[in-house]
Amino acid sequence: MSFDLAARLAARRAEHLYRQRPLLDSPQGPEVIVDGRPLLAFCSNDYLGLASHPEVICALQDGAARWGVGGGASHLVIGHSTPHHELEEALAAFTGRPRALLFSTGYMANLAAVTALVGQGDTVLEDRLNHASLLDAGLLSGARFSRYLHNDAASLAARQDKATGNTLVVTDGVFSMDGDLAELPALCAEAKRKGAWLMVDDAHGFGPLGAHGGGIVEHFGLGLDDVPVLVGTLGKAFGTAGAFVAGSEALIETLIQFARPYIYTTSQPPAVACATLKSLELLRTEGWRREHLNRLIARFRAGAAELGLTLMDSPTPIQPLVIGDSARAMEFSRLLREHGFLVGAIRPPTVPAGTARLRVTLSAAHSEEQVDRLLAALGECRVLLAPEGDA
Ligand SMILES: Cc1ncc(COP(=O)(O)O)c(C=O)c1O
Repeated sequence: MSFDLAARLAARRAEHLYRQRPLLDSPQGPEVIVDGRPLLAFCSNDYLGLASHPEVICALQDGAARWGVGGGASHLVIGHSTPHHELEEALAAFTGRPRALLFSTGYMANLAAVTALVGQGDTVLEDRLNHASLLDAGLLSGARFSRYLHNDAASLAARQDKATGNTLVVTDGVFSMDGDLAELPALCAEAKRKGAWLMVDDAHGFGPLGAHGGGIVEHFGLGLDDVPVLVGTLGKAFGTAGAFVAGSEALIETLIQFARPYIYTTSQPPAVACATLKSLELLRTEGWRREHLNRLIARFRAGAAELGLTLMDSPTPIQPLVIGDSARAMEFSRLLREHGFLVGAIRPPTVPAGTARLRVTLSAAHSEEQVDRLLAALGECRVLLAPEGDA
């Protein structure tokens, strides 16, 4: 037996599923240099335009000068420093929860929360379209793992009726590849019917959603009792890196005691926490970013509908255009690039088979004129695209 990696890679290429990494040679922002070419990007998750904000950069530089570059050790040894502590307190206040706990990535926060809360004999129920890190966490936990139909409280109910032990119901807040919102009030009521806990990963909701950027729980006016486990990531609208879990005192202490992805890893650099403190301040105080973003979303949706493009039911900066076939999605993305626009083609297994799409994302850093240029390019490229079936 040997590992036939070449055959595996060739098969991926033949299925039009081979992935490549565009090389960014400029700061994040609408105008980027990628693979040596200037392009207008509509694919980053920097929804509020904070990733290259001068004040956030300054906070990072000052933080590094004061606290050094590395975290140095795990949080439980000597890697937990004052900026981490201050950021946790600020995130707890921002989410209106007793405590928050900082992680180096959202992937790790999700692994940590699920595996610390459920294990053998318990049940974890997840939306079919949840992010990979949540699905991986469910499998890793050793609990009975089942996926309910997307956003379907009745499908969740059928699974809850067969659940054993403690049950954790897990959902994305904003679905990362579709941009739609979890039906939290219905999911929450269904979870409560059986005494289950609801965990929401609001990686894409914090910042754009809610009157103050407090994400989907603020949008629906839900509290700690409705969503006991709330996850946010910091690499998207916050523009920096890392993630947090917010909840009760007991939840956070449980994670500190039992969550292996928290315990056995080096803390994030404290300077990054300094930068996030600044971006949190901007997110809270500069409401115009959210308002401008919402205007761009409405403008894009109206323009795309006029072009006859198939839009998903998304009120968020994630505005996917479903193409279906992977090869056609790739070709559309390539044509757009020739016209000077970077929009990622998302293919299976990231999305279900037959639903390859262009994942357009909007940011408060975009101007209306840039959105209009994208719409014009989408119209032109669609005409150039081979008719369905010929690709
Ligand atoms: C819904 C969701 N959760 C978690 C993550 C992982 O977060 P991070 O990039 O910080 O690991 C992502 C994307 O990266 C995501 O889209």
